[in-house]
Amino acid sequence: MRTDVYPSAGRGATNVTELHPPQGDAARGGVAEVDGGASPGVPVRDIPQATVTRLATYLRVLGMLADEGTLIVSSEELATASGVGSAKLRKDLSFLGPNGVRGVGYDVLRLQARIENALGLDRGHRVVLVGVGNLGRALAGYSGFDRRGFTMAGLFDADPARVGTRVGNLTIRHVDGLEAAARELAATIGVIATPDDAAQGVCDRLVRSGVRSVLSFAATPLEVPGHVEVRRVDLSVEMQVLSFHSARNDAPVDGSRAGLPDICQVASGEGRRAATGASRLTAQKASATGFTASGKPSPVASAATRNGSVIAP
Ligand SMILES: NC(=O)c1ccc[n+]([C@@H]2O[C@H](COP(=O)([O-])OP(=O)(O)OC[C@H]3O[C@@H](n4cnc5c(N)ncnc54)[C@H](O)[C@@H]3O)[C@@H](O)[C@H]2O)c1
Repeated sequence: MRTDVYPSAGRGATNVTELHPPQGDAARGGVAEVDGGASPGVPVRDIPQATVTRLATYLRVLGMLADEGTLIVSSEELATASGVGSAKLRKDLSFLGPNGVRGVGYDVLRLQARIENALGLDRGHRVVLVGVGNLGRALAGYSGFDRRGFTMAGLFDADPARVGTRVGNLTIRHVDGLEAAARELAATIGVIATPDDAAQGVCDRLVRSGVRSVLSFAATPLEVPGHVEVRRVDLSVEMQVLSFHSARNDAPVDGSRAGLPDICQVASGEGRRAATGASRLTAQKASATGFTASGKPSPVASAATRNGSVIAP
């Protein structure tokens, strides 16, 4: 842990956000004000981080429903498709102020707008990406970010052979110009896709440029000052989680599920399989118990699919 760079930050070296509680503003929810949609003037409320994560999941499901042309969704349907219980969903959505109509459901587009507003997505984000190798190139070329309000604004690399080449409509710039360029591009998010040993240096540059949100794919923990949020994506950890759940699902079910740690907690649901039609209903039934008729953990209700993350034991 480096104590020299950000001595007043008062935070540890680890920012593995999928596994550990995040620090800084995001730890308190990071959503300052909710006033969009149907209920202007909803008082400022702190939203717990776990709720923020689930709001992102609801948003994703709502996007799918909107694409299908669904206008109204019940809390049960939305909860099931998101892989959470409907009571939790209602509690989460209550942070946004009054929502939905009892016995009718939620207006899909309106709820989408409310969540986007709460997550600050309606303002849009400009992203700079550093390290345009295998992963960085794939990220830079992904069109899905744009649809969700994230504009890839600048690409940076240290390799002279890459600098000056194009990915999509962006030309890769040298990382030495990152501070000035990120400021000029009004970047709000920095993505690090460099090798581990370069990640902290790149992160420092991003911080100096005024970027307050960093997403890192490098495995190393990053030191940042208190006003900067870091989320680290570690795909091998996600695979370890899958491995855990695969072992869990393979284990004999004897009622007590002896020998299996009962440590799973919901952090961010996926549950996409349940988003439409009959599978939604099947999933809904399964989610009531957490187990399917055959006694296996429900693919929707099990923590494995509700999660996307496990809070470590
Ligand atoms: N490729 C994957 O599937 C994958 C999966 C998970 C995590 N990761 C992680 O993502 C990171 C990138 O992986 P990769 O496979 O794309 O590596 P890569 O070697 O293909 O690309 C890394 C890029 O970073 C650039 N770079 C190195 N030092 C730099 C610096 N100081 N400033 C700016 N750019 C710099 C390199 O020139 C290169 O273009 C690694 O930390 C890796 O562990 C990769």
